[in-house]
Amino acid sequence: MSFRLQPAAPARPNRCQLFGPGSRPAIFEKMATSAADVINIDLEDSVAPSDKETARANVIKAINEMDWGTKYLSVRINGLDTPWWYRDVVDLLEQGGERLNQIMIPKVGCAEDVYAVDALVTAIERATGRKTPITFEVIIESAAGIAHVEAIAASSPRLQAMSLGAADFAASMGMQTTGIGGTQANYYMLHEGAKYWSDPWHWAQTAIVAACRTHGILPVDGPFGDFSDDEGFRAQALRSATLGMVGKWAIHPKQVALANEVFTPSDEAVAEAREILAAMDAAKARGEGATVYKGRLVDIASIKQAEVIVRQSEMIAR
Ligand SMILES: CC(=O)SCCNC(=O)CCNC(=O)[C@H](O)C(C)(C)COP(=O)(O)OP(=O)(O)OC[C@H]1O[C@@H](n2cnc3c(N)ncnc32)[C@H](O)[C@@H]1OP(=O)(O)O
Ligand SMILES: O=CC(=O)O
Ligand SMILES: [Mg+2]
Repeated sequence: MSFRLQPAAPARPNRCQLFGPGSRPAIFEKMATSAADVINIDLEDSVAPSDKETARANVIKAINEMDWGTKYLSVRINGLDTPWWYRDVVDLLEQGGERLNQIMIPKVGCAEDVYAVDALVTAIERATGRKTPITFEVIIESAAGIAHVEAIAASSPRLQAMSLGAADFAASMGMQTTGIGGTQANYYMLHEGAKYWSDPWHWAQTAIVAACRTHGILPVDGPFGDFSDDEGFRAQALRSATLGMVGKWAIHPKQVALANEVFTPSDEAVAEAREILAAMDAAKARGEGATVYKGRLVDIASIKQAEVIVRQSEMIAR
């Protein structure tokens, strides 16, 4: 470990972030009673320009009047290149009250984007006497965003989560696809006549995970557009979980259970992690730093690996 210790990410479950357009208040109740850990009501790309003001008013009313239970409640504001974002922030902070936990900032391209929103939010919080600081999540979904990902991760103490937005990311990178996440048919290696598919999101995901883990932020996988393809969603989510991401968006309610399933460590995985910890306790008592568990090496690094799984499961059970 470096002399500078790796900070822990916020200890709250973030297995599934359920999205819904702010212009569709009829689904808010269904979002609130879903099994998602985080609710993202959207003012950005799922809301038509002509509906922006109405959607903002719907969302503020719903924050104040609906029972959101224990959900971590987040609203995605419009991008900093639009005329809507400042009014989103001002109205949400002045009229949304303490129940709103988080603002999601889309299309962040540099640390200064976060700084700008932070400055505005801070002024409003001081003026209104808000008790609990609003937190931020950002979406990395552009070439600039991924190029500056580490500086963005370090940009504000309000920052708690960072997602990969596969749709805008693909567009910004000039990728030849209209699919939102998942396997891309043309991204394969050819060996002796057989095709081996590779993962075009892998690099961006690992860059996000590394930046997030360096700065104590939750790394999250974004949308999977084909909500008819459960197995495709599961495969994408399993890859993300294996890389260190803590959760995934649901853009349809049927994806919530899939995300929760993948990002909740299984009973078998938790039992094995606990057995590894016990094996290492026994090894330590014998004065050994390494031992054998089920025919394979486990050592002091294995304790940290096992603790990741045990900590996740304990946090979710809380
Ligand atoms: C690239 C990005 O930026 S992704 C993030 C932004 N995008 C979004 O927020 C889109 C979120 N999703 C949606 O708007 C919708 O799910 C759509 C448009 C994809 C599909 O909507 P529908 O055609 O109504 O879907 P469908 O008919 O399958 O809905 C089934 C049920 O789930 C409800 N439902 C649909 N979407 C949602 C949702 N996001 N949250 C909660 N409930 C929902 C419907 O009201 C319906 O309820 P009912 O059975 O009681 O009538
Ligand atoms: O906002 C999300 C995306 O995929 O774009
Ligand atoms: Mg986007």
